[in-house]
Amino acid sequence: MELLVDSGNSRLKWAVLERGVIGPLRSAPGGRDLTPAQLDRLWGELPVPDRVWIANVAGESVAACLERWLQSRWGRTGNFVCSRREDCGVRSGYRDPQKLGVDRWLALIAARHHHPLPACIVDCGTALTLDVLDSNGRHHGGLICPGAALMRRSLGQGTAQVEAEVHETDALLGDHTAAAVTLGVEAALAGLVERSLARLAPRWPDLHLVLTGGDAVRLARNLSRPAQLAPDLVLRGLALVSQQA
Ligand SMILES: Nc1ncnc2c1ncn2[C@@H]1O[C@H](COP(=O)(O)OP(=O)(O)O)[C@@H](O)[C@H]1O
Ligand SMILES: CC(C)(COP(=O)(O)O)[C@@H](O)C(=O)NCCC(=O)O
Ligand SMILES: [K+]
Repeated sequence: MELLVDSGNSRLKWAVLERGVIGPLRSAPGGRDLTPAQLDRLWGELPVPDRVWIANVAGESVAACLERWLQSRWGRTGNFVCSRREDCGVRSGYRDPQKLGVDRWLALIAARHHHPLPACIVDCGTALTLDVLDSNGRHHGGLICPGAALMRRSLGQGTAQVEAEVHETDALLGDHTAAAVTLGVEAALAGLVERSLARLAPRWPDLHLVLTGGDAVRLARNLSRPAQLAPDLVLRGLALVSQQA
């Protein structure tokens, strides 16, 4: 059995990989506050995996926490995957391929194998990222902006009177602060995706839209075009990299 781990800036996601089959996606708060005690609670009951594959974008201290926990509890060394210039049929569009977030890189690899191309892959997590992968597996770069929770938090921090609470509503306009902020953030993210697709359309008229990340379902509801939801896209990319190793 192998353990696949997607360590994002807000949440830890994982799944078991057994004989090429990925188990259910699990997730828990984690991100940059991850502690060994938390890992004990989340993973303490798992059978010891043969190998652990990790996509970490949450920084060095989280990597060190994972490394120490895996070594002390399971006697395992984590395989921390890095973004590369070319792998599993995907070629990076970054001028410095190692600088592309490894979660984005693995999502591209998974899209190459599991989704129709060309594709526009949107990961709606702490940050929202949008990447384009053409029908030959060539990545053409992407966009990054704050995700929903981060936008709300930054409004809360940068103003005296705007709280960061979510208030979901079907209304066109908000009649109180929380609704106004929720609608504003949803409009910003949906608008970014729709404007990007409109600008990309002359070059790629038939881009398949693939959504992943904790806020993907909410984003899909706000878009005026169909999208495929792929909650475990990053873990699927990790599985492909592990199978090739
Ligand atoms: N059960 C949940 N608890 C908290 N946040 C959630 C949950 N489900 C979805 N979310 C949303 O998902 C976002 C995190 O998405 P995720 O893709 O896990 O981010 P990251 O990979 O950056 O850690 C949160 O900011 C929140 O808005
Ligand atoms: C853009 C990201 C912060 C997204 O991380 P997430 O929201 O999934 O936690 C991450 O992919 C990252 O740190 N990337 C490095 C910079 C880049 O991709 O250009
Ligand atoms: K992510």
